[in-house]
Amino acid sequence: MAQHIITFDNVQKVYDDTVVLKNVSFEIEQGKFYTLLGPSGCGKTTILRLIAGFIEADQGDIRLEGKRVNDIPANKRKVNTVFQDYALFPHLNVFDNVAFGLTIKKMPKMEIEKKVKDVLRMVQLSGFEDREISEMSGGQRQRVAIARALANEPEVLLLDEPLSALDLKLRTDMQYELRELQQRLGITFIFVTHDQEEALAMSDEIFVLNKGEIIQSGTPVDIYDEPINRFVADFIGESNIVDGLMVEDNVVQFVGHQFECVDGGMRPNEPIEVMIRPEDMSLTTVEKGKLIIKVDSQLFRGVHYEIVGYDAEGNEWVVHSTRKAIEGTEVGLFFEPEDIHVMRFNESEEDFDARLESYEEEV
Ligand SMILES: Nc1ncnc2c1ncn2[C@@H]1O[C@H](COP(=O)(O)OP(=O)(O)OP(=O)(O)O)[C@@H](O)[C@H]1O
Repeated sequence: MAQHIITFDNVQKVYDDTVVLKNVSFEIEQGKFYTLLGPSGCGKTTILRLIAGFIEADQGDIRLEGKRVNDIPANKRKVNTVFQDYALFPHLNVFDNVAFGLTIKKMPKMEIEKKVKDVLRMVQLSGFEDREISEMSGGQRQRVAIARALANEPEVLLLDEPLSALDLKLRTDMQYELRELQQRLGITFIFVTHDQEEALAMSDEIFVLNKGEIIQSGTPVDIYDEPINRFVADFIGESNIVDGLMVEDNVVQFVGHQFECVDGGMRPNEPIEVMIRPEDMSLTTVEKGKLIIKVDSQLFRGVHYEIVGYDAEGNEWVVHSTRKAIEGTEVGLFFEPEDIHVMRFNESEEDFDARLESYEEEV
């Protein structure tokens, strides 16, 4: 079995009587791009700080390459952090910023020069050695910060919202660059963001957090297609969510109608929530529609129209369509059985995975 580079086993962190991480457990494999995603204050930075060794866990075990490191100081861990503000020294040039840690470690001068040259090449900043930090753009500063971290040859690079200060265009460019860099170097990246699009675009694995707990973990596609509850569905992408009943396996009822679906493994007539993504529905005539809505408003979004309407029960539906609709008229909505996602109330990730596995074996 491949060894995990980082393991958290029931880790808890308390600040001033408030539990900010509740028994968090996860495993990180070497060489992958992980993202901690969640709203402000959910505990993302706290997890990074615990991995880096800047703070101590109140309970639980933290392991790096199988070895318990709870009591190992930050400078003895093969982990480096790139902070949101990059924490560069404004009075030093690019070379001295990147060389900083190596100088402190008293590495011989020739070796430092070679190392700095190597890491600047990796982040495509060769020739910028003598530039002052104040003369660098936001994206370039970020690359200097990454180069400085890489100079220490970390096995894990922790990145705490490193793109949040950049404008949208540069941010998108840097997303590609960071992903490409991670794949080229094969180092484990743990990236913190509250931006779901960024997480979906960059990660091999995403951990979705809320209130100090990991709510769901998986690949971007898994999490987008099979959110385990309303929180994840709402946080990752846009979604329409209505109450319903799981009549029996493959039959769900909502808005007064029964529909074929692909879910199962629940109690007959169990109350559930139903989620359908706006882009999975298309507009059709009232006669052909599986649901009927009255169009309330529409916005042109460039690639599609965003149409908002209400069904007979007053539920709001958002639909992305390349066709226009007419406000005030009734239209039909069409969707396939696999576009209906059924979510149980209060289902844990473990129970969700176990149910999916046993149900898929049955069918
Ligand atoms: N040193 C501290 N003392 C007291 N409370 C703290 C301290 N550091 C963090 N917290 C609290 O712990 C919780 C988690 O904080 P954390 O910084 O991990 O959140 P986050 O998910 O990274 O948020 P953001 O996206 O806003 O950076 C928050 O409620 C925060 O107020």
